[in-house]
Amino acid sequence: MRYLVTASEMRRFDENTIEKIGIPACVLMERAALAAAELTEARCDGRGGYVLVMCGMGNNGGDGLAVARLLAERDFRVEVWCVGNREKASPQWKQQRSILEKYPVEFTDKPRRGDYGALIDALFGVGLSREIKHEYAEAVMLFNSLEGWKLALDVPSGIHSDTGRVMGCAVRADETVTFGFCKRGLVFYPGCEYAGEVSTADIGISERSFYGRKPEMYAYDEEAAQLLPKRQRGGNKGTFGKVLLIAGSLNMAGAAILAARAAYRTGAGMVKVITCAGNRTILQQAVPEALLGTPNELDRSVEWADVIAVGPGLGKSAEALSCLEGVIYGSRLPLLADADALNLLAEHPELRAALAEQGAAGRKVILTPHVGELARLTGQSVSACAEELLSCGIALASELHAVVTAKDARTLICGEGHDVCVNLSGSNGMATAGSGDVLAGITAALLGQGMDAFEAAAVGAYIHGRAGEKAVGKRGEYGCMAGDLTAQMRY
Ligand SMILES: NC(=O)C1=CN([C@@H]2O[C@H](COP(=O)(O)OP(=O)(O)OC[C@H]3O[C@@H](n4cnc5c(N)ncnc54)[C@H](O)[C@@H]3O)[C@@H](O)[C@H]2O)[C@@H](O)CC1
Ligand SMILES: Nc1ncnc2c1ncn2[C@@H]1O[C@H](COP(=O)(O)OP(=O)(O)O)[C@@H](O)[C@H]1O
Ligand SMILES: [K+]
Repeated sequence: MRYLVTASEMRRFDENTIEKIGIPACVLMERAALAAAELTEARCDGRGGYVLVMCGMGNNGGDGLAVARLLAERDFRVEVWCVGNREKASPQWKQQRSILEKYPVEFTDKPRRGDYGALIDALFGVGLSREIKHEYAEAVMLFNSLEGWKLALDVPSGIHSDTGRVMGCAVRADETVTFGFCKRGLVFYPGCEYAGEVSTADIGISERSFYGRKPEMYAYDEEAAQLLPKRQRGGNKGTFGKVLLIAGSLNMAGAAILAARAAYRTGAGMVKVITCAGNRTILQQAVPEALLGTPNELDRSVEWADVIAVGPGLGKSAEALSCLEGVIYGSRLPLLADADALNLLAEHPELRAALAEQGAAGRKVILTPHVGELARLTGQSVSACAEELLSCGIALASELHAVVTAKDARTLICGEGHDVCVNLSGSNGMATAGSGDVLAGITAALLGQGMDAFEAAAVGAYIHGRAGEKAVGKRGEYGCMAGDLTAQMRY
């Protein structure tokens, strides 16, 4: 697990480190600069060669000045290009600038060479507060146009460190070395594409600097198998969860098949699929391990189950609605609602209110909307939901007292009063019909094995992405189909 921080969280941790722990700011800056200088030396294949350092007037620029000094000490020929009004420079910048006077570096008002071995971007870090314009925009454009390996310090200049948005224009780096903790903007699109490969340098700001207030967002990065519920050696199929899947209308059997397979491949002991009578033969052939039932057996099946997943390929027929009503009014089992169950919830405020009441009373509920479904549920436009996935996900989770898996290239798991988990696994090869059905099956199986709703949603998204990466490894981004995901699930 690793934390992802905002600029204001990072500022708080900086301040705690400096003021409460007592490590001077210049020590932090020196360690940041040392990490960047070492990376530059490693990438430039030894010492020597020309390096350009583009510095702004804040502490990010101060880092750049310190890197220039360290590289000059290592025999690099360093050109320092300062952009901005020096009267507004930060105190640490001024201190670094005066130290640098004593070193053999060249100060320039414009880069003059065409053969830099390395170009270091220290224009703006977490202090970027508005769109980049005028001389700064020109500097970013010129920097991007130069040939050579590019390293961004802390954040590529122009990328919003909380959201990953481009603030007018931004540096395109080959690598970013970020200080202390990874900034959120380095994992969200498009920031992650501008950042290149990201490494996090330890500069002396650690969990000790939290002083009781840890960052609100985290991501998993461990082996998927380590996150799965412990499997009891003496368990039987009843121990590992009975998943009731209500899915697949006529001509939509595939969604039920994918979700059922995914649930079995995530360790579910038994999976029963309630689907329309017309899907019976195909389901029996495709997933012979699954039990089958029709909507008129819903009540008995609910009594049998440990967890319910409703929605994949369900459609919005009267029968679909009555199934959804059945699992809301007729049960308090852990419930996952996906796809058409979400569309029905968006159209039926009374069902939504009932679910909210149950969520408040402690029922485990997970909703897994993609951006389109989230837009229907929140009454916002699709583009507004895509832009504001985090706030939309949190708002829905709070309204329904539920866990919301807001699906996108960077899926967010939001829970009421919870930290937010962002999923970093996966690939664009998963942007193909049916991968959401696989996620529903995975997450329901984890719920059935007793996981807490938030954990099931977060771990589910993560192992789903890992399966996607493996499937893409085998079939390529273009060739990957949702069925390849279930084929690659092996823990
Ligand atoms: N304070 C600390 O303890 C540490 C800070 N460090 C570095 O300090 C950085 C943060 O420093 P600062 O808070 O000084 O912020 P920055 O250096 O990121 O930038 C702030 C400066 O840029 C100006 N600015 C912001 N947006 C602008 C825009 N669009 N156009 C023109 N000017 C703009 C601000 O007015 C301010 O002068 C971090 O990213 C990191 O690189 C590191 O040295 C590690 C330790
Ligand atoms: N570019 C991407 N990178 C990583 N994951 C992705 C990407 N595009 C889609 N996904 C994942 O694929 C799944 C698609 O789900 P969904 O849109 O519900 O598909 P469907 O309804 O067709 O089953 C989601 O879990 C989403 O996070
Ligand atoms: K930068």
